[in-house]
Amino acid sequence: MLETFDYENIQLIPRRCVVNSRREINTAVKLGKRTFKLPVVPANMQTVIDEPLAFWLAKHDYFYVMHRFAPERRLSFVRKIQAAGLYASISVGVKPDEVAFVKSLVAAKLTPEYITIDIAHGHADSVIEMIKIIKQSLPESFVIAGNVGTPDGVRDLEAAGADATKVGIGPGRACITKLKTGFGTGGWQLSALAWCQSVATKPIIADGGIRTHGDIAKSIRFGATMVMVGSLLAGYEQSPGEVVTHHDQKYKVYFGSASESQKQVHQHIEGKKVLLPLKGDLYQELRDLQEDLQSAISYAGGRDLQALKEVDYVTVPNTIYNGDHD
Ligand SMILES: NC(=O)C1=CN([C@@H]2O[C@H](COP(=O)(O)OP(=O)(O)OC[C@H]3O[C@@H](n4cnc5c(N)ncnc54)[C@H](OP(=O)(O)O)[C@@H]3O)[C@@H](O)[C@H]2O)C=CC1
Ligand SMILES: Nc1nc2c(ncn2[C@@H]2O[C@H](COP(=O)(O)O)[C@@H](O)[C@H]2O)c(=O)[nH]1
Repeated sequence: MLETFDYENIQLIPRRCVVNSRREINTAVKLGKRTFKLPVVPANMQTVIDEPLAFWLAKHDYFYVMHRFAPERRLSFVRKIQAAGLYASISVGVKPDEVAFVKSLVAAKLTPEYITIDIAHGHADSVIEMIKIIKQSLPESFVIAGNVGTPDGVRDLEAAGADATKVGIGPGRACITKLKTGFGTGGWQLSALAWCQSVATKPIIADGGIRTHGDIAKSIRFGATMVMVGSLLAGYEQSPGEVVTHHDQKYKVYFGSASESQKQVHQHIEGKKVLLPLKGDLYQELRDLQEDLQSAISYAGGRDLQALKEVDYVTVPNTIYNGDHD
């Protein structure tokens, strides 16, 4: 039996500090040909990222993945962002229209620097086929494929040509896959990440279940190169999504990509809508994330992300909150 644990069951063990200030610590990460400021990427969901935010993130050296839920805008998005001297990072699905879209990029002589193939059950023949199509048509694009939750999934997608795999089936805040199907990595996402990492030969993006800044450091300890974050980076002033007022409190809507709010039809619903109390400035939150990660690296006794990969840890039987939830 696999040993299972999740973010709240793990604490990392400090080591002797080697810096005089956390400002000396570098949180940069390389993915493909580019280096980004943080190993954190906002989820490719309609209530997390939109075009203005994608431009801002690219301009400020963060990684982003634009969502695929306005399919008709993708080609012009790639053209516009590359014309601005920035990199293009888009999402695709696997249906026949999506193959046609890849061909239209080729016809328009546009090569996005990053393409994420993003479907619910990514360990699938359809994804393997799509990886091969993209690799043949746009060999210079860095292909991220997912989502998977097993070593077999990672192996198969890497073997098909994926440059990185995305791990996480059902740990998301707006996810109901675990409730509706009984399947997934919800509740043991961190150990699923470690399990997948044990066979990976290319970067892994941990996706879903991040609830605190410390979860980023833990993801890196257990094998993530990059961490995809939805709800924690939603609900900000700059976040897309409707603002609603309820009992004098303002909220922003966060919904799953397989929710009825997204699909506009009641078919294979595996996501829900959540109201998040309106938060402050997203750019400040990204700076806070960076500071907390610098602190984490200092506790790991290092100067960069590598130090986190080597720290010891303990498993805390119940949760790290120890009954303290306020
Ligand atoms: N990370 C996660 O845990 C999950 C994420 N999501 C997100 O929701 C969005 C929509 O996902 P998805 O519905 O896959 O996208 P699509 O609606 O684009 O479906 C992609 C294709 O995969 C097929 N498909 C979907 N699920 C399965 C399955 N379980 N078994 C076999 N075929 C399947 C669909 O056919 P058909 O619909 O006819 O079966 C369709 O042909 C994505 O952004 C995804 O990331 C959704 C659920 C879980
Ligand atoms: N099962 C579902 N998972 C979904 C859906 N929409 C998005 N997602 C996944 O969640 C993460 C974000 O998780 P969070 O815990 O950081 O909020 C996202 O990147 C997707 O992988 C959905 O409708 N159903």
